[in-house]
Amino acid sequence: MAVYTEVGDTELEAFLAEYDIGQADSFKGIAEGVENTNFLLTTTKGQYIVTLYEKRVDPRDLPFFLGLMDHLAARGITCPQPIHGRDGNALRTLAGKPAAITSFLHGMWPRRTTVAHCAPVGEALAGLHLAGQDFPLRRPNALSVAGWRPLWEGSRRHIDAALDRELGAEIEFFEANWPSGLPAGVIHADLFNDNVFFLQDRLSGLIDFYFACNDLLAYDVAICLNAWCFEADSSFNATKARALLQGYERVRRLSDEEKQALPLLARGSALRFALTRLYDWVHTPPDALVKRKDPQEYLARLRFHRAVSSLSDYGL
Ligand SMILES: Nc1ncnc2c1ncn2[C@@H]1O[C@H](COP(=O)(O)OP(=O)(O)OP(=O)(O)O)[C@@H](O)[C@H]1O
Ligand SMILES: N[C@@H](CCO)C(=O)O
Repeated sequence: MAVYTEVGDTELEAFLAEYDIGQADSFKGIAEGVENTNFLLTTTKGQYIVTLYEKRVDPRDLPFFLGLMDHLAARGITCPQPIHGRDGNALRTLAGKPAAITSFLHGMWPRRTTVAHCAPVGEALAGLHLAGQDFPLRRPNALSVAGWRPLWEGSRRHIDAALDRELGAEIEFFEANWPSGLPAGVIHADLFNDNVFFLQDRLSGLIDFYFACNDLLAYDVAICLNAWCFEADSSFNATKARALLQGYERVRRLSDEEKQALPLLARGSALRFALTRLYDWVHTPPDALVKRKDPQEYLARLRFHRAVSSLSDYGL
């Protein structure tokens, strides 16, 4: 359940008066998602998503996120397109929160991921990387290596000694060994199954650009390997990985250096999601409205990647 902020009729009316999108027919809170408050708005002209940015989003980053969606949509990527008001602005305030309206995308995110999803996801990711190349704004990745130690420090007193040692050693390793010199650009950084819509078998859109940033392109591929290519029992599915990488390479070739770096990047990405999940787990009361995500899933992925030494260990 993620409607953190209620919107009154009068304030909604005043907000919509800034746009040329017709009169509201209905305005319904969307239960899914944990970061922001989303509403489905139906007007006399169509359907839209109204997002109120909650405390985890830094308002200073919003021009980057909204500008990026504008940029990608203009280059043919099916992503939410910010709706600009009569004054040209896409960002304004609603119920005291920064807020924007974006276009509505049709489709459903796959609850169970299969091999058939993986090639389209790889293609879409590579398409996004190419389309982002001339995006002029920059946003460093706040959740890259330098962001990991503070998450660990903030969780340490809640975890057992063995896990504490393991995480500390991983962070130390990555602080000394993070690759440099690989191709970089705009990455989505959170392209999990709940952020990719499909209509039947066809990928119909990408959402949730609120972790997007500038970082290594292959790191985004590694994030997808983790998010799409493991089974519920934490086993790695090389067929899914092959499909995802082949899909990606149909649109953008990975260099040999990028391929060689994938196991390390996948291990780093697993650590990133293990740490954010762990931090949220220990800082969110069990009875909170939002469902906490299990850090163990990502610790298992981390251990898998730590044990492989080359791409061939993935069966690739
Ligand atoms: N442009 C869109 N078109 C259609 N549905 C959307 C759109 N944007 C968001 N949604 C709906 O709202 C839900 C939550 O969106 P989103 O994942 O962006 O929220 P969030 O709070 O930022 O979540 P997360 O926890 O994944 O970071 C989605 O699962 C989808 O159902
Ligand atoms: N995709 C992240 C949540 C942030 O959107 C996770 O599964 O941990």
